[in-house]
Amino acid sequence: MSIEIRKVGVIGAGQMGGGIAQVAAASGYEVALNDISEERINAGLATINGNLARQVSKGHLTEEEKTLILARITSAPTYEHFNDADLVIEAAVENEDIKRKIFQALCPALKPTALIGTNTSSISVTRLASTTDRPEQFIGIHFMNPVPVMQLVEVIRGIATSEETFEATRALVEKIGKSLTVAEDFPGFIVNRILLPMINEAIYTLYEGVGSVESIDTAMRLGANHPMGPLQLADFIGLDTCLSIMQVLYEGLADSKYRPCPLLVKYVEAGWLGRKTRRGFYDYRGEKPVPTR
Ligand SMILES: CC(=O)CC(=O)SCCNC(=O)CCNC(=O)[C@H](O)C(C)(C)COP(=O)(O)OP(=O)(O)OC[C@H]1O[C@@H](n2cnc3c(N)ncnc32)[C@H](O)[C@@H]1OP(=O)(O)O
Ligand SMILES: NC(=O)C1=CN([C@@H]2O[C@H](COP(=O)(O)OP(=O)(O)OC[C@H]3O[C@@H](n4cnc5c(N)ncnc54)[C@H](OP(=O)(O)O)[C@@H]3O)[C@@H](O)[C@H]2O)C=CC1
Repeated sequence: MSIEIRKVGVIGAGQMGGGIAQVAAASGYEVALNDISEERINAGLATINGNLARQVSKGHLTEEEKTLILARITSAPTYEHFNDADLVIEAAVENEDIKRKIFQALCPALKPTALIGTNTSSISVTRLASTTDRPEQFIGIHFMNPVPVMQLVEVIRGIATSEETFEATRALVEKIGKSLTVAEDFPGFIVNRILLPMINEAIYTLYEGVGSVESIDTAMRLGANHPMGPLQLADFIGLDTCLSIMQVLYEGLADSKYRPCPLLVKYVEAGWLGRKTRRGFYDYRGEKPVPTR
């Protein structure tokens, strides 16, 4: 039996949740956006508005299309607003305890047929699914940042994920105009199993004094043709998220090669989380980013 998705709930209105809400609404889905406070939801909606306005100013979208897209996104301060959702995608912080609590509170508010997706970057989909009342209807739907721009969605089945859930997810990814890759449910899946150790190594390179922030980023931008240097990318992803992913790799694979760099830990402890707090490996508080080392 095929499952048709019309309304999508999104939990977490940060950079990923906001991006997912935007692309889903732009593809014709009704979207309900949740976060821990109305203030956070409104900040997410304001970012979406700004992104769409930029597309209008570049001539990629008309003012009328922008209005239609925004009208499809409603604010969902409580999970009761998800009672008619066909799929809810969780995109809250990369913290397993928080995600477990979200799923426990979410399930009673959903209709029995609703699917649950998680945008986790690294955490076991099978383990997260086991905290719900519907592991067969649970799946990893891992969008890349920035969501409106990046082509890939990594899809991860948990041990119990049904074929119907997978096919409904595939149809959604295709309708949104993205490409899908399938990863097995191991720590960090494919993208972050490869990308995050590279970023962590760049931070070790900085920590050991092999290069400055600028020289490391220039080396990888011009020497390996990466669109962003690894430290610039770490700031873009969020240093808290980078550290959480490295911890999941380190603990889940029990190999010292995944040890998070102590300098990454220090930045997170300082609350220097990258662009979202306006300070990380670069200081973004002035006119242009200035390296902090
Ligand atoms: C951690 C995880 O779990 C997984 C991950 O996501 S890892 C991170 C994966 N992402 C990356 O590696 C991103 C690497 N960086 C890049 O690809 C590029 O630097 C970039 C696409 C972000 C920006 O590209 P750029 O050429 O420097 O910038 P720019 O020309 O200003 O932007 C290109 C387009 O992207 C859009 N864009 C840029 N940043 C954006 C953002 N944050 N949100 C929405 N749109 C954005 C611009 O509006 C522009 O759109 P148009 O083509 O419609 O005009
Ligand atoms: N950043 C990236 O490049 C990528 C991240 N991801 C994954 O996406 C998820 C979100 O990351 P990202 O958007 O970057 O993070 P952000 O920090 O930008 O956003 C997370 C949002 O979730 C909110 N939040 C925290 N707890 C709850 C809760 N209980 N209920 C609802 N909302 C909550 C946060 O509020 P507050 O700030 O108040 O805590 C914040 O607004 C993570 O699992 C991450 O690993 C996946 C792909 C790429």
